[in-house]
Amino acid sequence: MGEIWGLFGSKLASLLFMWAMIQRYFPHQLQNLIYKFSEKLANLFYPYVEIKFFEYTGEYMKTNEAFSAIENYLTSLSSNQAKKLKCEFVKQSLLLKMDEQEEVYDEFEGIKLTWGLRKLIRNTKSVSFYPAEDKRYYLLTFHCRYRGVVTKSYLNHVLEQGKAIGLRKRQRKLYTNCTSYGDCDNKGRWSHVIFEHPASFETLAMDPHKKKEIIDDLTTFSKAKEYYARIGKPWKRGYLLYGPPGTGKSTLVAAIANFLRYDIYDIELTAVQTNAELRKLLIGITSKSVVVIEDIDCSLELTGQRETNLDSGKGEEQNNMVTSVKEQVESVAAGNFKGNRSSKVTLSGLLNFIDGIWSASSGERLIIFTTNYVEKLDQALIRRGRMDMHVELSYCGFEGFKMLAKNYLSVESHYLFDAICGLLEETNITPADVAENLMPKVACEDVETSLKRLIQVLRSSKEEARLKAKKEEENTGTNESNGQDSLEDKKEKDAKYKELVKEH
Ligand SMILES: Nc1ncnc2c1ncn2[C@@H]1O[C@H](COP(=O)(O)OP(=O)(O)OP(=O)(O)O)[C@@H](O)[C@H]1O
Repeated sequence: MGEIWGLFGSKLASLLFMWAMIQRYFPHQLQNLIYKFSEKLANLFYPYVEIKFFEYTGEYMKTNEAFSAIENYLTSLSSNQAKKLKCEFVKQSLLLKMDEQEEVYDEFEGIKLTWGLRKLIRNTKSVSFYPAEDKRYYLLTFHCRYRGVVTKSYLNHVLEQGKAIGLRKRQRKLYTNCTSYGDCDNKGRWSHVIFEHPASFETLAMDPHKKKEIIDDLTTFSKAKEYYARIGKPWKRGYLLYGPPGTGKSTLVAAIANFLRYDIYDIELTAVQTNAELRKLLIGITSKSVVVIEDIDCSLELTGQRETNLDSGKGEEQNNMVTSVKEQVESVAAGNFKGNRSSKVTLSGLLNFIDGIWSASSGERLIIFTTNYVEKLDQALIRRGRMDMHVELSYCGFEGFKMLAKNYLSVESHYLFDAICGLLEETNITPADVAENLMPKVACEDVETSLKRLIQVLRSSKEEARLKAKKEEENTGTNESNGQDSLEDKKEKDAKYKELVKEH
């Protein structure tokens, strides 16, 4: 045995020596020939192709979408075949993934393929700024004879299936930006929680026609990738939701995000202090997301400059030319956003800034502004093309009430509905107030008690409104009569004056 090892060692040393000589003294063409020949020889002994899919790629170590898709695709194979597994808790269920150094087998059109999860052995001398897991990769091994089928069909099949599984099990997130002023380590970064709001269009109390219009618009938008690419615009749509407090603006935002299965980015603009911070936040917004700026009229004092310009007869495009978008945003960033009347920034400027940043990325995004005072907003914002859909959320009507009664009390008709219908026509009450009164106040409260409580509230509110109107009428009457007194006084004075003139 010793002799065999000795012979093998000396042959290997001779081969290595010959290879070194070839590399040093032989021309490149000859080297290539030898390399090809040796590769063919190696293929005879190991005729397999290996493909690596790293978890992070590129200079900035971006997550490799192929890695995530493969991970999803292999989930069921892993739970059936792998001996070492990792477990995660996703969407109230357990998700099993194969552990490192494990292998699973797949079959596609009669071809046998092996998937393994590997980790590169790290060079202890080199310093890495990325977590240990960034060196993980999936290794796909198959016979070289199937190279064509694997690279053309199998890999597409894996990526498509993996993406579809990913979408199904995706946990959506609600992102918010750092809202502490002064020193905050997370400035310009998003922090998130899992988004699990139960709102949906089914539970939203709203005019059914308006609801259908929104659903149709969202569906069209979500399928319009090619259309936006063709017209050369970022795949983005703007929604303006307005109406009194408690009419369901935030609920509609949640219902939209749930309908499209998008993440939500809730931007607190008053907490953004520099232009760089705003840019960083906007760049960090991923595709398939709803970007929300709530109470836009309170977030930024953006109307001042715009109003002046509009009043003085200058068009909005002209105004945009005076200060570039970048200047506008920088000027806001330089000052305190809130109450900075001298700021040159306009909402349209902010929207253009967003457009500029997003035009460089391909994903779809919805931007939603909410306000209680639509009349306070800049005309440029109101114009279509910037905020494509304007949705007014108003006081509760009978259709809205029926929806809430169905959700909260599980009733679709009741003898008290007629009375409620009549009262709703005569009173302004928000869906939030209706919902509050329909909620049982004690355990096992029956439907009738809840509806009667609502009727009581509607009657009180109607009476309050009547008294208020009466008071206002009286005040107007007093003012008018005050006005008349002074007119009579004036007449009396005039008469006296004329008498005096006559006397003289
Ligand atoms: N249209 C609606 N349909 C169903 N529920 C509603 C509706 N409007 C309000 N509600 C209920 O009232 C609560 C408050 O509503 P929401 O926060 O959406 O109102 P809002 O218009 O955003 O108010 P604000 O302007 O004060 O932010 C919600 O949690 C929801 O339960």
